[in-house]
Amino acid sequence: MVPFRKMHGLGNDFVVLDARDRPLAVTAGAARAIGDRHRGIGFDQLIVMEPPPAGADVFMRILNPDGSEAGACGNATRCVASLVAEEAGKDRVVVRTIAGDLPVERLPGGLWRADMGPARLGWWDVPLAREMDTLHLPLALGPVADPAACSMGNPHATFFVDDLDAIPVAEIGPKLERDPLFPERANIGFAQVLSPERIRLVMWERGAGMTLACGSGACATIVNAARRGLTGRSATVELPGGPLEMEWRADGHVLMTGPVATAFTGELDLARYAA
Ligand SMILES: N[C@@H](CCC[C@H](N)C(=O)O)C(=O)O
Repeated sequence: MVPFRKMHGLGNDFVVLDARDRPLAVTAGAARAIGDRHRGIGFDQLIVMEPPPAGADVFMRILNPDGSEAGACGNATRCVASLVAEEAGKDRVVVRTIAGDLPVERLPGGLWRADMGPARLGWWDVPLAREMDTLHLPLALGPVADPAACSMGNPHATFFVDDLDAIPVAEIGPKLERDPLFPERANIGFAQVLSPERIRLVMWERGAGMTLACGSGACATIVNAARRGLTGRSATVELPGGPLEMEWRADGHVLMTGPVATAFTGELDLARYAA
């Protein structure tokens, strides 16, 4: 049996496995089976903590419930950092992912601030299928059009809308995620700018669907909103699960501040799920 911890950041929920002391065979099939909300445990992302490489406190692997691997997960970055920091009695730790190193620090009030790294703005970074201006993609579907794109270690496109409640996210999200413009698919954000300091955001996540919060989505949203001149470089991004405080620093790095939570712990039979 393998112990697991069920955590969430603003309702973006994770099964966290600890493979630091012993390797765990976590296949795409096992991720799909554990992620089944009816026959498994259910999660938005399966997180595997692996031994820390030199210069980091932990390596974090991220799997979506469809079995695909992701390069970034903002909410899980805070959750994993909080676990490692508590264990080590530290206030600052570095979480390494396949996309890079993410320094995370403890703030008062149970909050954690992650440096999610630089937003990457080239069409090849996202990536997009061909050369184009990432500030205006030639993409429209139903009531949405003209998104901006960037990479936060994973691909994001943000549509700015006048009335978020009028957007059929569950209907158009899966089609946009798989548009041929996105060779690696994309996380799709629908953002309503309420003021230069407040944005409402609903995310359709690649490989996961609609989630209550998406940290990397909030990063992409502040970057794309500021690039469009819709907000300043700092704003509160209000997701269905709650708010994240965002800042796109002058050096291009994106800072994300938010809470972490453990819902419960348990044990799972990984071999059974892998079968
Ligand atoms: N929930 C995450 C993003 C998880 C990965 C994403 N679905 C992808 O495939 O890129 C977050 O908080 O950033």
